Amino acid sequence: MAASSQAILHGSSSVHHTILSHSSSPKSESLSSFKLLPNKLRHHHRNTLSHGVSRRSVAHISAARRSAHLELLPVSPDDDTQVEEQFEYLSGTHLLGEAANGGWSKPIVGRKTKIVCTIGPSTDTREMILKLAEAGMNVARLNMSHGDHTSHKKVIDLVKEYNAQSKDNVIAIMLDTKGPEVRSGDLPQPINLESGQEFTFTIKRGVGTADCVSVNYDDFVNDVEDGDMLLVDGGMMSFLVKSKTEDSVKCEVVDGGELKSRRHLNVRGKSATLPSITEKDWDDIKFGVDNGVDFYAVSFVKDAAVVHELKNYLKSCGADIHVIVKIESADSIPNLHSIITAADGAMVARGDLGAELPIEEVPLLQEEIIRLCRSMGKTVIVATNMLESMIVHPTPTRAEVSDIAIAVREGADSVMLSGETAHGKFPLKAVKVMHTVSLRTEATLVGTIPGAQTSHSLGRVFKNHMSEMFAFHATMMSNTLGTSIVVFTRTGFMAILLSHYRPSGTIFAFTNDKRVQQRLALYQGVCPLHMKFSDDAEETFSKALTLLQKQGMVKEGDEIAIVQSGKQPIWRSPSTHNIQVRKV
Ligand SMILES: Nc1ncnc2c1ncn2[C@@H]1O[C@H](COP(=O)(O)OP(=O)(O)OP(=O)(O)O)[C@@H](O)[C@H]1O
Ligand SMILES: CC(=O)C(=O)O
Repeated sequence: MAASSQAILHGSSSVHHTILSHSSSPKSESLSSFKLLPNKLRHHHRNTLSHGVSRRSVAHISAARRSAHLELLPVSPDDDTQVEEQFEYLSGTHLLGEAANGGWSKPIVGRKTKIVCTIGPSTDTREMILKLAEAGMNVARLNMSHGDHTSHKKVIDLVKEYNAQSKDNVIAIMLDTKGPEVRSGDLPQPINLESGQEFTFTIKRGVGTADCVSVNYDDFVNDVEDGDMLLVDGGMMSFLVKSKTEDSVKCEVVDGGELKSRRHLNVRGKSATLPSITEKDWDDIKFGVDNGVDFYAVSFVKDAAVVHELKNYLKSCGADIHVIVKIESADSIPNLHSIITAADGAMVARGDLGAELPIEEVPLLQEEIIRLCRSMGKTVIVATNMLESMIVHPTPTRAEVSDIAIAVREGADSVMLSGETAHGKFPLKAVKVMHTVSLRTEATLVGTIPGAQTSHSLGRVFKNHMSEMFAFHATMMSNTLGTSIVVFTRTGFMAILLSHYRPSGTIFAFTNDKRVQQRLALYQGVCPLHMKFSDDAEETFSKALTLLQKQGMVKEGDEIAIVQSGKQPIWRSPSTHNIQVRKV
């Protein structure tokens, strides 16, 4: 494989400056023309169209041009053609979907937004894990509110088996804690409750009659007050608290329905006074350590202290597991900044969030949590009800499709399926819909994702100025040239940093650590690959490019940007950072 160096940007932290050197090849012209981006791109766009060059360039350039239009006023008579060009963009929708992502047929490579699938009775077999992975699952979520250690261990082993045999794909494992959930008790059979009738919740154990049921939490009576609204299953039924005794809460049914066993209860506007990590959760966390999961999704986090407590525990047992905080508790909202700062990422857990807080707050909080995570360099997942109707129907509602598109446009790293894949009738179709909608939406966003960090924040987010500068400039360079990025990482740090800047091309992250490879599956735009690093940089680069070519991820003649930066130097001195552009 021929590899010719086109341009090298390198910086040295010891001299605190960067040098941009470029040859007189046509590519270096693009490098020196950032200021002229809109006109240059329009010119390039026309040439590209008239010469029939790759669809990928068309999508990349027209999307970049649209973003440039947002920032700059029209400057020349050429702008008269805007309407026509907008039409061209709309009529080429199928090209954009394919093209912005390099035209690969494999969903796992082309799409940037990652898909988290909850595994349950519909999907907990070898065959279904394989099919979900092929349809586009990036992360398998285990919900510890259901199942037991034996059933979850079986899923973990199946995912590990898939990872061991797959050459170009990897699935991360996320253990979602049950947390201090308040649930109603068992009932011999579901009961029908009519609006206006009386119904009682009691802390006495084992009650399940037509007008009274147990609650699994002793302080329930102390936590609720007259006038509180109780929600079952996030609002499917609701009850107004009328009065209470020392062990029971008497309610009037506001919205009736069928009450089944072990239903989730929330008090509108209030979080339970239980600790975020319960005894059962600690037991499940230990199970996660023993079985090498990649992420914990911690339910009902209310403050940063609990995140520090968990992180200290993980450190004490030498476990390299990242912590995603679930934002779903009313009490977490005033502490959002400190909670997210302490964690590795956040999940917008819209189910409980929309029960503890008024439902109209959910979209606003979703946008705010994504914005906050993006500004802090943390990964962010949007969860719950994304394709809810597909639990029973083979096609989604239009509103559900828009919901996925909105999450992608807002800049989420991942979107999540819950009941759709856990116990739904159409788990594979749901993943395919999520894949297609994400891919299509991303094609309109190349280079324009809200919250994509600019040079102004360099060094503030990851507190590593030189690495951030190289991630930022590698993004600029690869966006301008329309290339993918190749990065070599032992810890995942540089791949996460690149993901933060949301480059248009795929980030091919090579790591020699399988755990790091698995973890990177959650990050937007990152295609994680495992490879043994040799002592010789050239040999490793060449091996990496050969592997990409063999997997059909790049082809001969493509250019790629190789970034060498980050916390742990590989084949460079700590004071030297590089970006190289090479032709495959
Ligand atoms: N490991 C599992 N074993 C059995 N059933 C599961 C499992 N995981 C999920 N489910 C089923 O899929 C449904 C949706 O999964 P999800 O993760 O959304 O649960 P949830 O948010 O806790 O919902 P709920 O409050 O209804 O339990 C669950 O209610 C449960 O019926
Ligand atoms: C995912 C979850 O726990 C919720 O939406 O409440």
